[in-house]
Amino acid sequence: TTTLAFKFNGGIIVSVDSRATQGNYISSQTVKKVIEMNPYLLGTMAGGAADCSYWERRLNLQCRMYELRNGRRITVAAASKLLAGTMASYRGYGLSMGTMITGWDETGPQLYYVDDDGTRLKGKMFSVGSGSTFAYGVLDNYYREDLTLEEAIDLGKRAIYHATHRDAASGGINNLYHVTKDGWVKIHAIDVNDMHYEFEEEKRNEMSS
Ligand SMILES: C#CCCCC(=O)N[C@@H](Cc1ccccc1)C(=O)N[C@@H](CC(C)C)B(O)O
Repeated sequence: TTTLAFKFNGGIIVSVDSRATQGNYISSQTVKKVIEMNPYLLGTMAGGAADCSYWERRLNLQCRMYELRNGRRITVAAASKLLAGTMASYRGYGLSMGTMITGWDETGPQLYYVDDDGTRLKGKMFSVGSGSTFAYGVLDNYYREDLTLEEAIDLGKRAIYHATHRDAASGGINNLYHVTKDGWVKIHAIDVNDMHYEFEEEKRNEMSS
């Protein structure tokens, strides 16, 4: 898996792959690694497929119950704290989860990293999963806070492409979301093989120009 998310002046970009593996076997190319918890809150998945889908769906339930009991949407900080608390209580049980909880609440755009030992970090950029080292190589090179929306989408797309090219456990489709004050919007779902040929063509054109 390769998942990433970063804040920029235009909001937050969330970009992930869709491959599931069991050793060398590719068990799926169509995993939805972004869970849409409400129109303003997204969660990403890396690690154990069952652990991520079970506990992030349970977090979704907890967030919905919070809304019904308190008459307002839960903050990103509180949602991520609920998940981190659950992970901490199961420390040592062998859960495998690397997630990001992100969205826009009354405090503005927020991004948290939460993993299976209960670590919870607030940040401007994270990449999580077996392909995250490759994605960071692209992100750290080209990230700027003042990226235009088009540039930010392109960066989120290319970082996943390069990671899926080198990491056998990443691949399939790149799902990319943009979070603004009005909530999240799904920007695209592009097969990384199609991206490969798009970028090869681009390089051929650049060489000839
Ligand atoms: C069925 C089955 C076996 C587990 C499938 C399964 O969880 N694969 C895992 C890799 C893994 C993890 C821990 C133990 C074994 C195998 C996987 O593909 N994770 C991806 C994300 C999830 C959400 C799809 B990614 O992190 O690579």
